[in-house]
Amino acid sequence: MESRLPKPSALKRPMPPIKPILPTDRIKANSSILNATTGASNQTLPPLTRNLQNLPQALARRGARAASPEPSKPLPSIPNRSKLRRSRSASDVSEMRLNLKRAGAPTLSTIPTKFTRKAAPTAPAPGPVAASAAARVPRSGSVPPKRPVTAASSSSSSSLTGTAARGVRAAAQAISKGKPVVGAATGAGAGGATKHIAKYDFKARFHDLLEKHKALRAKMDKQMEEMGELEGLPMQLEETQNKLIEIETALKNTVTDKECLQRQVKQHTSKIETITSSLGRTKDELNQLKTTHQQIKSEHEALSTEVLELRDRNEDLIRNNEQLAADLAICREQLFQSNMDRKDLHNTVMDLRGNIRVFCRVRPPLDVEENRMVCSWTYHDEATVELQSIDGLAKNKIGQQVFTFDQVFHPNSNQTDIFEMVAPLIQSALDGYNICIFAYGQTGSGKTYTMDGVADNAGVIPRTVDLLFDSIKNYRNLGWEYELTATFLEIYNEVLYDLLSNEQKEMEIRMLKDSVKNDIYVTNITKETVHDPDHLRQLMHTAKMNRATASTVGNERSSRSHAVTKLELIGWHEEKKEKCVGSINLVDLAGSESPKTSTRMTETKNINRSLSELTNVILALLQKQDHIPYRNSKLTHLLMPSLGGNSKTLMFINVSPFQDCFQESVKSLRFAASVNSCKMAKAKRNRFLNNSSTGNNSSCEKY
Ligand SMILES: Nc1ncnc2c1ncn2[C@@H]1O[C@H](COP(=O)(O)OP(=O)(O)OP(=O)(O)O)[C@@H](O)[C@H]1O
Repeated sequence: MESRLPKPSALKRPMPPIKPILPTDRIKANSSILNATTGASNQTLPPLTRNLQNLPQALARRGARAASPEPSKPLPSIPNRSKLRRSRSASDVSEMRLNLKRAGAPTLSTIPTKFTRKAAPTAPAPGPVAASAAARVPRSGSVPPKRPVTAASSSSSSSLTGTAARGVRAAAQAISKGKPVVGAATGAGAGGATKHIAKYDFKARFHDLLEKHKALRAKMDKQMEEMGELEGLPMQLEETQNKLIEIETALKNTVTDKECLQRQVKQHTSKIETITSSLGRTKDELNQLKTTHQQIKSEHEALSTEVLELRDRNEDLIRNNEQLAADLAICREQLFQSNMDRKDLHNTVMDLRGNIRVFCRVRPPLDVEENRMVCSWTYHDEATVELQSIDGLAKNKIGQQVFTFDQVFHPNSNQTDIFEMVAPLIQSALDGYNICIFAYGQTGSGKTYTMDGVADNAGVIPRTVDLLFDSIKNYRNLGWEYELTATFLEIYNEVLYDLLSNEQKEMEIRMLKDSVKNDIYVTNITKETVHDPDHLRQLMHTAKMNRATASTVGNERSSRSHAVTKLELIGWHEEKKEKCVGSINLVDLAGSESPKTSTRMTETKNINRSLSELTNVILALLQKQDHIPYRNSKLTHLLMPSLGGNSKTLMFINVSPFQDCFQESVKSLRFAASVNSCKMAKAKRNRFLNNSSTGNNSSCEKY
């Protein structure tokens, strides 16, 4: 009895749709599939014996089967099919048993001999086993073979399943028809002990056959059950194949994902390498920075130690500094007092030398004057000079002339020698005295040279400027601050002119109100505050350019006016609240000229008159007259504060060495000698203390 169920391999089953899986989905899908197939379901798949390389061919075969014209039959579910298979096998067996019962097997009667002989040749032989069984049944009623051959012993278990069943069925049919079933029993006999049964012992032979039948039936049942189990394998195989396809798809996706991940891994590896190298460099930099930090730290520690030492030292220095500051204050006080004492002593010396001092300077003949006759000059000492005319008549008339002054400078004396003797007076101006330095003499005798000098050989005025600024700087260390102002004017034909301005303006000499010291000022004059020597030199140059000059017999560029340079010095000591006001009048007088040789009589008259008035004032001071005729000329009026009382005066008597200037030279020298003998009252210093004069000779005050 064969199963009519279609073979599992012949079933056309619908293929599950294969949807495209995105790389991002694959990982999830694969993991879920893998979980479903391995972990989640805990199913152990049968080992895959198929090579994955054969998957396309397998899929092609499946497609071919699906496309075959054989109609697909509905496939029951596997459990039901197994049940059906197994129930159908059981029913077959029960049917066989029923048939056997109907055939009256239990009540088998003795089989007639002829039945056996007749049945054998007519028995159909549906299969090879049955044929074999039939072959073992005696065909012609002859004696059966002594040793029956068992079909089961020579056939495989798989082939026996169908043939044994068919043999059993044939035997059962033969038995039911009363035919002998020895061949069948022999073919189905599986190892039973072969008894020697007598040929005539049909009963024994029947029982033997029954036993063999029972054994064969049991074996058949067992094999039928095994076959039923085996019939489920194709379905299981197909499911496994489907799962395998899914797994292969998943595997493909996994491979793709793996490649993608490998690329990502490569990229990440490359990034990691880059980051690693960068990390290496950063580590190197970090190490360098650590080294630098360590160095800086050590330096910082060293510096901290040094700072601590310096702090200690600083504290010591502060203490020392405080001590020194106290000492310095004492020293400053002592220095201030010493300086004041020095000033007093200095000015005492100046006073002892005389408030009016006369220096005589004889200029040398110039290269262009080598043909001019020179008088006989004899310098007995630094202060005495003897002049002798080389003209015998004049010699007899005037005689030998010996003059004594504070200082006599012979023609070889230079500008530096001159200024050495002038400098102490300049110092007195800083101490609060009024100073007047003027040059008196015949035209061409060297007055301008002495006062201004020439470009490469500066005279008294520029050297005074340099000395003043040097002294101001030194006085600043003693706490004194000075302000220096300058005015430049000329008196020409008894008219005042501002040498720092070209404007035509009225200039008058006025007395200061409430002044008891004969202080005067000039209206509309340009007064410049000077901060450095160069500024003052520039102003001097401007004044020189504006001064009136003309040609005379004695000088091609004769100064035909009196030039007065006035420097005012205002000093104050902040700490001591002291203020000193001094002034320096530097006067380059116009040259005296004989009216006989003058071509500009009015000019010469005015010059000579003003010089005469100057002589009168000085002589009045000498004779201590009550009335000093300061106002008789602009010159004396202007020099009034500097020509008496609170003043120190220095007069240069410049003389020419020539014989033709002998008369004028003697005249100037006589006037100078008379002035030198004039004893003025002691000069008073401009010192202000607490707005009240503290002494008769003080011209500095507290402010
Ligand atoms: N000591 C000297 N050494 C060299 N040259 C001198 C000296 N004194 C004057 N001179 C020169 O003599 C000339 C006349 O001098 P300076 O102009 O100074 O005379 P002055 O008295 O000012 O004349 P004036 O009154 O006419 O202006 C100038 O060329 C000057 O350089």
